[in-house]
Amino acid sequence: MTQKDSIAVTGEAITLTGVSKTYMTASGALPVLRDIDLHIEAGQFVSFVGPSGCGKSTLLNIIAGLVSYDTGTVTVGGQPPREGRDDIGFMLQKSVLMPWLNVSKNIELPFIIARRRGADTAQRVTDLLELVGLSDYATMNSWELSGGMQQRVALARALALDPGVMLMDEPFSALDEFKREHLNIEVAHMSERFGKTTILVTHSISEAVLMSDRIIALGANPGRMVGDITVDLERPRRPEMIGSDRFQQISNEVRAALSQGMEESQ
Ligand SMILES: Nc1ncnc2c1ncn2[C@@H]1O[C@H](COP(=O)(O)OP(=O)(O)OP(=O)(O)O)[C@@H](O)[C@H]1O
Repeated sequence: MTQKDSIAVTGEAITLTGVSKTYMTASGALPVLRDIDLHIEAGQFVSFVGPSGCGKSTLLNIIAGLVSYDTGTVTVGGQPPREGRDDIGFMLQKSVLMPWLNVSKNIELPFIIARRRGADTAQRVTDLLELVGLSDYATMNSWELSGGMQQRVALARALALDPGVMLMDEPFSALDEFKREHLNIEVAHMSERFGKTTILVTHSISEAVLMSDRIIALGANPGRMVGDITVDLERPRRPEMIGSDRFQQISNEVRAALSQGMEESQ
């Protein structure tokens, strides 16, 4: 039995059928996504990889309910996505913390916005601080923290309302390699422990392999799926796995799918 089987799955399934998107720009129509069919099971960890501009962020934003789409259907936990859903946590490359609030108040903010602040909120904030290793920094100003610590606060804030779905758009790409790998492993372990459905947008094939159950390779012009690769490495994931033969084989499968997609785009 894998570790994932032994925990309650709290995630929500995500389904996209025939999703296409064209942006209207000053220089005309820009088709960005074409016919995306994708089903992600509850609790699965999926990464989107692909060349710059292939539509990874657009696809993630559509699932978050932040960007509209032209054709097709999208459901998250059986319902169409919309901005502000409590069951979808979102994390970006820049943490966008409120500088006038200290660490704990930043983590408390989602409860206030969602009008869900209650008797147990203070305890929940304490637990979240512990989860992301910031118990000793609760009263510090957010602008006094290092980049890695700010992203930890952002992670705690995204988890605050206990969403079934976590959407992460290159969350640690501004950090140095060591901090990035460390946080990647922590996020992978959280996903294993809490069973949240997680989508990660990344430029890094090794980051995708290290964290995911499945990697969706996208090609550009317009963005479309060019590969769907299963990552069958055991869990919990460990940094040493990067050196294994299986890790390299899976990375090469992803590379091959991306190269094929680039050839087809030309
Ligand atoms: N709001 C918008 N209006 C018009 N065009 C947009 C908008 N957002 C994105 N685009 C364009 O759509 C295309 C896809 O952008 P998107 O950010 O989804 O790609 P990406 O794969 O995430 O790129 P990157 O890896 O560089 O972050 C790009 O050509 C981009 O310029």
